[in-house]
Amino acid sequence: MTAAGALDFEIVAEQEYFDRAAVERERRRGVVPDIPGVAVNKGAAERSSRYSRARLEEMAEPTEQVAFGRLDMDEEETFYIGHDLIRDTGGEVLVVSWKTKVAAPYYKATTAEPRNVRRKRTFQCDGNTILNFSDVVLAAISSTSAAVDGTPAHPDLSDALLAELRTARTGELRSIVATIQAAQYEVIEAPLRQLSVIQGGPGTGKTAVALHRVSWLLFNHGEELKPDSVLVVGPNRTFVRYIGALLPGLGDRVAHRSIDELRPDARVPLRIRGQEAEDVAAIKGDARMAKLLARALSLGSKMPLASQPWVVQSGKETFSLDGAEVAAAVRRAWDAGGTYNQRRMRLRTWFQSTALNKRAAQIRWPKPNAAASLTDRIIAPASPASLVQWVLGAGDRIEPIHKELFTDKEAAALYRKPQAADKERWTAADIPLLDEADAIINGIPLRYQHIVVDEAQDLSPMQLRALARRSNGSMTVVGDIAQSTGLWARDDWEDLLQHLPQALPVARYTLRYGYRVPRQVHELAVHRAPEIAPGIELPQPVRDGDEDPHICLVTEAHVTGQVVARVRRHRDDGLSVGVICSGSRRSAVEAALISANIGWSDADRGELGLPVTVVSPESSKGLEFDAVVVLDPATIALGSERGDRLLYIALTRTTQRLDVVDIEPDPAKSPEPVMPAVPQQAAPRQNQLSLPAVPVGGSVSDEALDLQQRVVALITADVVERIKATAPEHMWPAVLEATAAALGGAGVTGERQAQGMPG
Ligand SMILES: Nc1ncnc2c1ncn2[C@@H]1O[C@H](COP(=O)(O)OP(=O)(O)OP(=O)(O)O)[C@@H](O)[C@H]1O
Repeated sequence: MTAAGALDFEIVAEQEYFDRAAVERERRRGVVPDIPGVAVNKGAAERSSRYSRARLEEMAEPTEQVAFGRLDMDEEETFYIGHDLIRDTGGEVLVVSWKTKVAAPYYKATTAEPRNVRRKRTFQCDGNTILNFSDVVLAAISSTSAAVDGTPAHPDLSDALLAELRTARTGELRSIVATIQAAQYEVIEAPLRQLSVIQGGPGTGKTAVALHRVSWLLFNHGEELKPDSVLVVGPNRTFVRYIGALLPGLGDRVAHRSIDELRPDARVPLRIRGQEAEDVAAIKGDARMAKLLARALSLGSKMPLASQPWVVQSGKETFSLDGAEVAAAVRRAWDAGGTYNQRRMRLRTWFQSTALNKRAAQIRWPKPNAAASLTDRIIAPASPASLVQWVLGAGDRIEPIHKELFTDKEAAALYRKPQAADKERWTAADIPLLDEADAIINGIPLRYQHIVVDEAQDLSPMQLRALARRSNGSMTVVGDIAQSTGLWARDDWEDLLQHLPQALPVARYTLRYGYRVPRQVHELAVHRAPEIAPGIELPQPVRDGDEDPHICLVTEAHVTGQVVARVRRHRDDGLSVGVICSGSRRSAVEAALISANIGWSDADRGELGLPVTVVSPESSKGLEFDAVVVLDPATIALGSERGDRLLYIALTRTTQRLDVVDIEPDPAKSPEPVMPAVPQQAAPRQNQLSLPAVPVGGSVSDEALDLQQRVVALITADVVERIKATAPEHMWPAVLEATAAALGGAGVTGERQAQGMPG
């Protein structure tokens, strides 16, 4: 038999096995119980059908491949590795789950350390149809391989991995179970009871690894870890959306939150309305704010004096109570510790029982039902919102605390006049303060047995405290110091770890290989590495790209035309495209895309999913696209203190193609170039893509009319989509009306066109 014939023969044999496993998997679907009819009561029936539904949802689709790998061990044992366990009717295991210990050698075995694996086979499938497979014969290689040198296993650049890395991105992070690398698996299976810190450059798989770790931990520590005791936290809604489908896809439903969602439940919903100046946001994020809030709730001036009677009015009567007795009771209630409300309850209980005792002994004392109001006079009721409002607006009244914690300038900057509860202009920087206040007043129950926090490098001390108080110390903290930007940009992990729980040991891991970014793009992105993060190890790209990055130097007049041209090329090739630009360029880019009839998702508003996404460098963190167009790198790099890092982030969002649209420097200013001198392709001077001029008045050409109609159609579709996405259906007509009025008020008038909207 020829080699090709032998291969075909083997594929046929493997396919038979896959088909058999698929049949057995489907048979299980049939036996997932649907018991409502036999349940003892309605509650039990609902619970059991919820359970059955969840089980069915977790099961792979009938067409999904049953296994992605196979291990042939030295002892002649063979294991097929897939997402889930599959048994036949006799109980024989046909496929083991990737999360089991049996599957571990599939990831951990390397040529240097084969772990009894003779051969590792990786299948390439279309659904459950095997197209091909590739084998690594580990034992044979290891006998001739070099000694272990202590460096992490180099990625196994199998066809399956390379194919996976080339797959088009869809706006959702994908499962990597079939191609997890040895160094990544080490992090995935790290002990539960520790604080794991995962450092790694862009695209090293930190996020993917952290999420697969959740799935692995739930499977292997099921006794102590339930899905609702695990929390995954990301920096913003867009990121949470980006990673949101991966865990359910792996079969685990755990809570995902953006860091801003760690906040108290409030009677009056907390609406973020205000923008915070940077200097104020920096103070509000500082750990000193925790002290300020706690001290502001100290006993204060309402403590009765021990040296004189405490005279109180209760009902129509006046009572003169023993000041020393009351003061001692207050002190006892307070010093016993706990939350602010627990201390209040202790005092209230004392007033109640004292009233009963005193009145039984014929001593004049307010009735037991006055206990609540007597307590309130000494330890006033407080809510998180009222405490934060008070602290920000108290001014001179808390001067001694301010003096101890802040400079005069800082104390003055913090001041904000309190508003009615529903009018308060809360800012994002207030959220951790409200959460801290909630913890002080009500206490926050320890909810989570494990917390994963991604892009942790940027969190403020107050945000880290919000995580810490929800954690028992078991955490996976993920980030990259070289991508640390914003008000809390850091140069090492210590600065961050000091705000996290110290209950468990800290274990550090570094992921060294870059899977996302092709080598040529990586080389461009790291050209200012020493300034970006001295001392931080940069990732090593595992593969070459098909094309070099394209740096295009244009004059100001041709910027948007060039962006549109690049976007159109990638989009027309079926790629997802990210356009990354700073705020000052944003409206021009959006106008140009409208003119070119190109719709886009606005990732800064939590949108993802359309082929084209426009995003600021800050919000692009963690995201990836098949092709990226970075506009005006100088403005990104020079626009803020850590601009170099922002540019590094922007340049490393691509899996395939990168275009940098750079602007010819104004000779009068001649700033230092931020891009290296790599071959540049100048844009044509004659910009064929320049937009047709929009007529200001007079006759309207056919071309302009066409443009006008396209712009109207695009804006209308966008408005309709946004209204549908944000308002409940019964409000659509009213919102549409108000939007039209607002457009009129903004000097834009025109006829209303509603696509699929009522009214
Ligand atoms: N072992 C692997 N097999 C297949 N794909 C992988 C593997 N590891 C990482 N990837 C892919 O590489 C890309 C980058 O992964 P991920 O987003 O987790 O990196 P990251 O380190 O979090 O990057 P960033 O710092 O930019 O947020 C993703 O598309 C991911 O699916």
